[in-house]
Amino acid sequence: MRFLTAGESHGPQLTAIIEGLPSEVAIDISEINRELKRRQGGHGRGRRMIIESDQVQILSGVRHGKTTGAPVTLVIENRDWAHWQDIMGTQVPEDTEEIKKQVTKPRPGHADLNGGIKYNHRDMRNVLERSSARETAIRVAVGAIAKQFLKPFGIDIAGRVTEIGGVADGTPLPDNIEEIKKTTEASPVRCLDPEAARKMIEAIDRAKENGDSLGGIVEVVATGAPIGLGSHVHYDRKLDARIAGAVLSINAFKGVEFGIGFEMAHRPGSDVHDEILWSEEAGYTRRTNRLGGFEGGMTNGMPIIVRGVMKPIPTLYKPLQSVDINTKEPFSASIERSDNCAVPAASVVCEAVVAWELANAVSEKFGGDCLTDMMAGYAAYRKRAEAF
Ligand SMILES: Cc1cc2nc3c(=O)[nH]c(=O)nc-3n(C[C@H](O)[C@H](O)[C@H](O)COP(=O)(O)O)c2cc1C
Ligand SMILES: C=C(O[C@@H]1CC(C(=O)O)=C[C@@H](OP(=O)(O)O)[C@H]1O)C(=O)O
Repeated sequence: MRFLTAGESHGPQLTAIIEGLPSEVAIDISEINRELKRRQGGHGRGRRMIIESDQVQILSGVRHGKTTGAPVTLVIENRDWAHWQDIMGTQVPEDTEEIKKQVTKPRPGHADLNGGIKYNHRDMRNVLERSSARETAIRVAVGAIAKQFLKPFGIDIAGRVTEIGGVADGTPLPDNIEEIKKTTEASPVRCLDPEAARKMIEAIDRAKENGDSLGGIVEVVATGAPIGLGSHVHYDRKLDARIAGAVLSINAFKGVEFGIGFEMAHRPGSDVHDEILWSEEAGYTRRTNRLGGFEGGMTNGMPIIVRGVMKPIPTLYKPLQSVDINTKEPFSASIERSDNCAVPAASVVCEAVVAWELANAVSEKFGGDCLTDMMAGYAAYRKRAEAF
């Protein structure tokens, strides 16, 4: 399966085309919209989120609530487009004043300068518009479809925030994924511990007062994946590597780890590897899950646990120094609006990208024309794996 996204932050809409989804997958639009709403929320979001109220339209590939096997087209309109039509139009504007409003001051921490030089855009709006994390809205819609595809295979995904600006929530992951979903939904920062949430909110507010921004860590858990998704046979089929790449593709994500992650550097092997057990009822299982569900690029039947670190939002009310590319003069301009922490929102994006990679791996393992054939292949595989 594959998908493409298109659309600018202040253009008319975001679009995705998903190709390769099997037929017969039940699609509930309200579920996609619920995910979109989750991504818009969280303490620390800026004024743009007051303007937008993301709703998906499905323009192809779904009929009477089920996929047909044809490409699925998803659209989310940008409400802010109404304010940007002149600046973002596809034709040369009649009002020449609009042409003069170019972005010539690259923002540190953004794609502006690198993209400007690479694509020869002296108006770096051409870079800014596409590099914006607005694009993650349509990826969450794609992820919501992936989650619905994974449902009949018993694969479920939840995310949480474990750290914001140095305030950590060390609550151990509950075994029950529904509990993670319920508790994080009730938290404005999507973490499990209310006391940690209070401190995170305080930290976000304090940073905002200081014109600053905060990053943090999100954790995604996926349960129900059978042993053997992904493969050891070739580097680009390793599923943990694909998931790591997907997490790093989220705007502002700079690091990724599985299971106990970087903590592995401090421990001996006997305190890292997950011993193999077997019982009549459970088949093969593990005593621990320190590797986060992967060995040899394949799932090992334990919950997948992946964490990503998000850098602090780069656009600051307390501006950083940069240079105007026309005058070469230094400047430090103040900004009009920005999120000052988007870690809670990013946890929803992280769930979505993990969901997509898992859906893709399931489709590769069990074939992909219609769900009926896939479920038959899946059942036969489970039976064989149980008897192994
Ligand atoms: C959900 C989400 C919201 C974001 N909101 C903002 C924002 O309001 N202002 C900003 O400067 N960066 C924001 N970012 C981060 C930038 O998009 C990102 O840092 C930038 O595109 C540069 O890419 P890089 O950090 O991946 O190198 C956001 C990221 C995410 C995931
Ligand atoms: C629009 C979204 O996030 C945007 C991501 C973003 C950036 O630079 O990445 C900058 C801000 O946009 P604006 O400059 O229009 O205020 C955020 O609001 C969204 O998450 O839907």
